[in-house]
Amino acid sequence: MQDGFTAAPTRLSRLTAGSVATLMTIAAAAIFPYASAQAPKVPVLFPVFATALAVNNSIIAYLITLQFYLTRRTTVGLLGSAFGYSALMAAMQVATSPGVFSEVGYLGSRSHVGVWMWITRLCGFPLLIVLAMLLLKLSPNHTVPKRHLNWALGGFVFGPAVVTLALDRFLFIEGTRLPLLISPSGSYATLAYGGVGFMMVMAWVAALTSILWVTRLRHSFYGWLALGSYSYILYLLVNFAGAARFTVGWYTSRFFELSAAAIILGALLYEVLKMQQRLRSSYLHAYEESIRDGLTGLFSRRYFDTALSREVASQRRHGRPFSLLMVDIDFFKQYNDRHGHLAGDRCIRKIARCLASQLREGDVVARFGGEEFVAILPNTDEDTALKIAERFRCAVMALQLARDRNDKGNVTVSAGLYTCRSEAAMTPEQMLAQADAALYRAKHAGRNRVFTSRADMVVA
Ligand SMILES: Nc1nc2c(ncn2[C@@H]2O[C@H](COP(=O)(O)OP(=O)(O)OP(=O)(O)O)[C@@H](O)[C@H]2O)c(=O)[nH]1
Repeated sequence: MQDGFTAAPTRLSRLTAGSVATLMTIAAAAIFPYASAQAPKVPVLFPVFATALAVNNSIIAYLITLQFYLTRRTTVGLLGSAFGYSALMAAMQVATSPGVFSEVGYLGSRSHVGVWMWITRLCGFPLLIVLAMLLLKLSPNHTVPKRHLNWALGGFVFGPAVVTLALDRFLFIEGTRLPLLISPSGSYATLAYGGVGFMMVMAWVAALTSILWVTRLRHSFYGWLALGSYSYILYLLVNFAGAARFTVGWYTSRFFELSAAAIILGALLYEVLKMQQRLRSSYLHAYEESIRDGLTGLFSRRYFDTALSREVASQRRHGRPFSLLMVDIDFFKQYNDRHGHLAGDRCIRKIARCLASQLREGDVVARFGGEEFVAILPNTDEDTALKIAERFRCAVMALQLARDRNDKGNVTVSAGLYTCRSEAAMTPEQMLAQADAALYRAKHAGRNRVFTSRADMVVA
């Protein structure tokens, strides 16, 4: 079965992704001339954006890691790590944002430590995607062996946590010695034109290129991942065009980053929904197959056994009678010998259809095996069951299925009936044996007749 990462994109998803990419490009181009215009200063948006991103990316990481657990595909595990890393770094950014835990940031770090965390997040994230794509290119079907699954899962979940902690620890200790990339006034000039900004954009260009090159967008999830990477590029460009914090560019760029995360999360949730639908329909298909007889489409013997036990239990509770009808085609061996096995199959199908058509909707009609059928007639006393069985016997004769090539006699059926009344204390097997014994007597009495389990009642 296809998982969310191997399903081909639909026309609708291609169209949607194309339209979103076009709209985002138009929006970014429209904002560019006004990007550096100053907007009202709302510092609280720092931690708000970072929190939204951390939550969103955590959910994405969780969903992708679940996929890894199901498929054991290493690329998927690595992608889960990429999103996990981004989520954790964003969470650390929230913690270090001035005004959240302390005036100057978490553990007394300066605000430019937060900037370096932002940079390491935005460079590490796409590089992990590139790594996943390279792995996909080199070994498309690489999976983790089952016995190592838990270890690999631990690695993909805790690996990003260890890297994040190590990086943050390094930044807290050494961060103040790193160059100041955003000036205390909030200007992005050093960052945008000093090479680091270019490197950040290039990291996302590399991620986007690797996705396009390796997957050629043949799988729907990778299409959305490519779109997400594209919005990261727009995010950085609009951000740098803003030239400083709290400009129009700065604010709108945040929405591009959140859009990237929302697009990927939306795509994943959609894939989960599609997978659920596929699972449901294959479950229903498998269930139908398991309860139906392949040749006739009637219920299978196994389903019949369960239905009979249920009917017996219901009869004991409510005291309403039900009848069991057992049917066998007469001289079917002759029919097979004269017409061939395939014609025999067709004959079995016709009689099965005839039997089903003579019964009511709530009746359970099953193929008992070979040329034998069985039916449960709920809420049916012996007289009614006899009438139904007789009607069916006549209907089979009316089909006029010639038993041999010389037209000497038509196919007929014999039937045995057992009616379970309130005083009966038999097991389902004993009830079946009663119906079978009645059928046996019908055969012995010359066939083409209906016998009940009470020897005195015969219809022919
Ligand atoms: N074509 C076809 N034949 C089947 C199928 N299942 C069982 N049979 C045949 O049904 C025939 C049953 O033969 P018997 O058990 O001797 O019974 P009969 O010839 O119907 O004779 P009576 O039941 O005594 O009237 C055998 O030849 C089986 O091979 C099936 O699925 N398709």
